Amino acid sequence: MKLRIEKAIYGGNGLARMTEGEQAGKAVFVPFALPGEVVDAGVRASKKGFSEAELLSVLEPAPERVVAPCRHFGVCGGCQYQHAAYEAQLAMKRGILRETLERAGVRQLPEITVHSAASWHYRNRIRLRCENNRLGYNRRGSHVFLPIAECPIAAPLLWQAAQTLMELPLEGIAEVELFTDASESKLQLTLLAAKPIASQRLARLSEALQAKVPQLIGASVVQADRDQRGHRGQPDESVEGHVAAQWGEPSLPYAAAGQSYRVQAGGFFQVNRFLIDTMVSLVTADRSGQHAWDLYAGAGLFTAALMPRFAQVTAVEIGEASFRELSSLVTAPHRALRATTAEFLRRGKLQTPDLVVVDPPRAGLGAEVVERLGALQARQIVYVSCDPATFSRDAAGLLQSGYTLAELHLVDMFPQTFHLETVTVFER
Ligand SMILES: C[S@@+](CC[C@H](N)C(=O)[O-])C[C@H]1O[C@@H](n2cnc3c(N)ncnc32)[C@H](O)[C@@H]1O
Repeated sequence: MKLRIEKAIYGGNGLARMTEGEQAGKAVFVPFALPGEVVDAGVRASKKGFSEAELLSVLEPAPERVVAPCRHFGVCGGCQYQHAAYEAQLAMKRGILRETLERAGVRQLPEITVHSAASWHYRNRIRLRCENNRLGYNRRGSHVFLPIAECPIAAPLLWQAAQTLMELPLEGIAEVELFTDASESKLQLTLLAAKPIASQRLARLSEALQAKVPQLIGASVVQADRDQRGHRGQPDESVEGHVAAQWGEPSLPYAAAGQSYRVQAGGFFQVNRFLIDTMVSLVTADRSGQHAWDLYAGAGLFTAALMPRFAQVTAVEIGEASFRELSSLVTAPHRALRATTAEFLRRGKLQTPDLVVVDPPRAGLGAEVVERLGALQARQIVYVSCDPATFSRDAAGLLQSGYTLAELHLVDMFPQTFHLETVTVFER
C-alpha cells in the first residue's frame, strides 16, 4: 500500500492515512518513515481506530533521511530514529511535544527551547540481557533476545566492558548493567541473576574483567525484591532490589554540575553524560530563597545544587538505593525524607516553599499530587518529565489551578530514540 507520511508521532512511528477503499482516512502507523515521505507499507495489525504497518520500501525519501550507522537498527528495540539526520530528530520531537500539549488543552505555549549535545556515545549506563554467554537487547516490539555486536549510543567503555564480559563464564546471569562516569574513568558492574551468585564467583568474574578493563571499581549482584520488569527497555529504569553480593566499591563517584555524587548499584542517575549539567542548570537557574522541595529526588542530583541556594531544601525519595545516597549527601538544616511524594504532601502543616522541583517517573504526578501542588501556591514549580503524555495531563491540571507556563525546554537526553525529556517552569 502506497502512503504519504503526514507527521511523526510519539513512539517512533510516522502517521499516514489510507487513501482507498472502505477504510479511506483511517490512520496507519509506519515505523522508520519520515514526514513527507512516500512509502510502500504493509498492514501488520488492524485495530479499531488505526492500523500498524511495516515499512516495505521508501518510494520518495525525505531529504533528512540518512543511512543508520548501527548494524542492528530496525531489528533492535533500542533506537527508532537513526534513519533521520539529528536536526530532523529534534524537529520531530519538538512537533510531537507541541501537539501532545495542545491535545491535552495546554495552549499558548512559550517558545520550546531545544538543548542538545553529541548524539552518539552519550549513554553512561546500559542494561543488557544475557543468553548463552551472549549479551544483547530485546528485538523490536518483543521480548525475544537479540545478541548484539555494537551499541553506538553507549559510552565506548561500556561496550568494551560488555565485549570482555562475553569472554567470561556468565551462566545463571540474566541481565548485566554497566555504568560509567562522564569521563569514562570509572566503571560499575551490576548483575541480575536468576539464582544467587556466590561472593567468590562474583570476585573471580570482577577480577577477570578488571584485568582487561581497569576502570572497573565495583560489582554487585542485585536480586529484585519484586518483579520490576514492567518498565524494561525504558531509558530511565533503575534496578531496585537488594544487593546480594558485593565486590570492590559499593557506589560509583560521579562528578556533575560542580558536585560530587555517589551512585549505588540499582540507584537512579540521569543517563545522558553530556547533558546532565545542562539539566541541573535549567532546574536551578538563578533561583534562590528560603525553602525548596526536591520531590522524586533520586540520589540528589538537583538537591545538591539547590542546597547552597536555599536556606532549607527538603528532598523526598522512595527508592531504597537512591535514598541511601540522598541521605548521605543531605546535611542539616536540609533534610531527606523517605516517602512517596503523595505521602509527603498529605502531611499536615506544610509550609509553602518558594520552589518545588518534581522529576517523576514515566507515570507522571497523577491527579492527587497535581491537586495538592495546585492548592499549595508555591511561587515556582519546575517539572522535569520523561513522558510527554503524562506531563501534558499534569500540566493541564496545574494550569487549571492558577499556574502559568513560563518556560518550556526540550532537553534531548535520548538521541536516536523517540524518548522526549522536558524541563518546564510553572509560575504563579
Ligand atoms: C526520574 S527519577 C529522578 C531522580 C532525580 N531527580 C535525578 O534527576 O537524578 C525519579 C525518581 O523518583 C523516585 N520515585 C518513584 N516514584 C516515587 C514516588 N511516588 N514518590 C517519590 N519518589 C518516587 C524513583 O525512585 C526515582 O529515583
